[in-house]
Amino acid sequence: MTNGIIGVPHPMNEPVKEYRIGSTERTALQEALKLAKASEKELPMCINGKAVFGSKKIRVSPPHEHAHTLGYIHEGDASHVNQAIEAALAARESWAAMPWEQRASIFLKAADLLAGPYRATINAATMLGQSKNAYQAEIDSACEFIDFLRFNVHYMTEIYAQQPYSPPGVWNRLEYRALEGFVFALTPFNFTAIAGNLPTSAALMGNVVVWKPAYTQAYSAQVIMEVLQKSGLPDGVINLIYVDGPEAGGVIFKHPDFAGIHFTGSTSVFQTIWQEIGKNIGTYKTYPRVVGETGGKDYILVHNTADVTESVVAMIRGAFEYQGQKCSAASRAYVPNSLWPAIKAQLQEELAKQTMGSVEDFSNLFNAVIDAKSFKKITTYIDKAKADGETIIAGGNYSDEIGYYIEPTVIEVSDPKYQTMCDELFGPVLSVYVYDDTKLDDVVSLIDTTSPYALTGAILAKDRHVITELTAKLVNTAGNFYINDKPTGAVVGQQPFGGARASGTNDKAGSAVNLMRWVSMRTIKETLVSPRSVSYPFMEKVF
Ligand SMILES: NC(=O)C1=CN([C@@H]2O[C@H](COP(=O)(O)OP(=O)(O)OC[C@H]3O[C@@H](n4cnc5c(N)ncnc54)[C@H](O)[C@@H]3O)[C@@H](O)[C@H]2O)C=CC1
Ligand SMILES: N[C@@H](CCC(=O)O)C(=O)O
Repeated sequence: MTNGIIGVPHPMNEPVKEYRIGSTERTALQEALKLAKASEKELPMCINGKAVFGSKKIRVSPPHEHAHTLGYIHEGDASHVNQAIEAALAARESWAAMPWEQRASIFLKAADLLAGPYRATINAATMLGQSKNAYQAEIDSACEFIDFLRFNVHYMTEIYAQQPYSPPGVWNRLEYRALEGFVFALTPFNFTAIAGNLPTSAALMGNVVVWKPAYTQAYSAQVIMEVLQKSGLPDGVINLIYVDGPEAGGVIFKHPDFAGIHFTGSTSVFQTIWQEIGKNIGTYKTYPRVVGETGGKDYILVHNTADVTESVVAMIRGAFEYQGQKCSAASRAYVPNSLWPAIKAQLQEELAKQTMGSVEDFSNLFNAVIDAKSFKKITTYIDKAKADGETIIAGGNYSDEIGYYIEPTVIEVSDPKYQTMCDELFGPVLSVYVYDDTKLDDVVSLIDTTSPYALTGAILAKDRHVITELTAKLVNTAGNFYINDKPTGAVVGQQPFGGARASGTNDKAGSAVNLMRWVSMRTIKETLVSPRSVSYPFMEKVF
């Protein structure tokens, strides 16, 4: 029971630490890296709050250093999926009935643990397990995750405050109930924050969750689970499983209590899942919520009024930070003929200055790609581009001897519809098409029609008429559109993130819109003085 209309702390974005030489945060992070590397960790599932060890062990090593063992995932099977669902459903009633401020407090505490005592631990885990440099880990596993937790609590109260009009004699109320069943959170490797947000956003709204992270994110997923438990999350509310995807799906999508999926990953898997849900639609007690953020073929359009240096920085940071493994990463650029010689020279010069290597050497901007499958896919495209006679103007080399290293690669393509301009590669490859300055309209239509995706896009220009025109003409090409900036690095509370077309359902992570998908409203009308007569005034008889 809550005797009070309670407010919540006003959310502010978690400040990004700089990790300069000699700073306390740098020392703490270096110590956390050393500590993490000093022992091998067991990475069990967590069902009903207990560690559960499956029958198979899978070795986890840093993508940039195969020789080192970080730990072992304990993989389960369909029986563990069933256990997780049962645990979730058993926890449902008391969790959904818990006063919202008690639920909120758990996630606010998690945010504070991440901001303080767990910051170095989760950043180190993300650096080692997912091959992120210190800055990329800081903006993800610390700041973005903390922001998701704090802002979602705030958005939850905004939703709860939306109440209907009540005329005299009636009191109308809206109750934002949790969904009737469990939510499945299927999370990606590339952002620890997303792995944390997909289960917690649904749980915050009173839902119980079965969470299956990508195995390539298991090392930091363990820290997320530990933080949530330390924050007082009741057993069974979020159940972490490591089970093969289709095997887990085989149980989950046939379960009558399946109430929704919160997904980030590839377009093809999302479409398969949606079809599976469609096939089983008669099975479920309630229509499941389907929320997914999927692929992208994000673009940068440089206009001939743009600044050369600003364009080069946007291209390098936008395409190559975290090795291009952000669904927001630029992977195709359109550069005007007149600026290309200057931009090309500066791109080559800047990239030559940057180094690639282990995350433990803080001077490296670039690290390794996530796994062997990804390495193979990206390098096959690079080899094909070379064989097809496309011009590699930077990078193009790779080696998987020590880790999955691929140089940031810029391909100048002759055909704007060349394969690497169309397909999502999810790696450090930027394809550039040089266009005739006088053919801007053709480029706009190319951007619009080259890929089925519409996630992020950026334009660089100084002319306000051009900016106005491009903003209007490119309206359906991106859910996150940037002017004079790179297309990555959306900040919770500032640039709600998500795309349309084949890029997802655009339910903007870290927004009230997203949280609305995890509630089922109940309207309550209470009549204060109930009528006592069946007849209406119009029936009055004239004598
Ligand atoms: N939008 C984004 O942020 C991301 C996009 N991707 C894209 O996905 C590609 C592959 O990366 P993955 O991590 O393997 O993503 P994926 O989309 O192939 O797999 C995502 C998850 O779905 C599971 N899964 C697959 N089939 C399933 C089914 N039938 N039922 C239930 N679960 C199922 C997998 O086990 C995995 O945990 C990348 O190359 C990239 O294109 C990957 C990560 C993030
Ligand atoms: N929010 C991230 C991208 C998220 C993703 O890759 O899924 C960004 O804007 O960079």
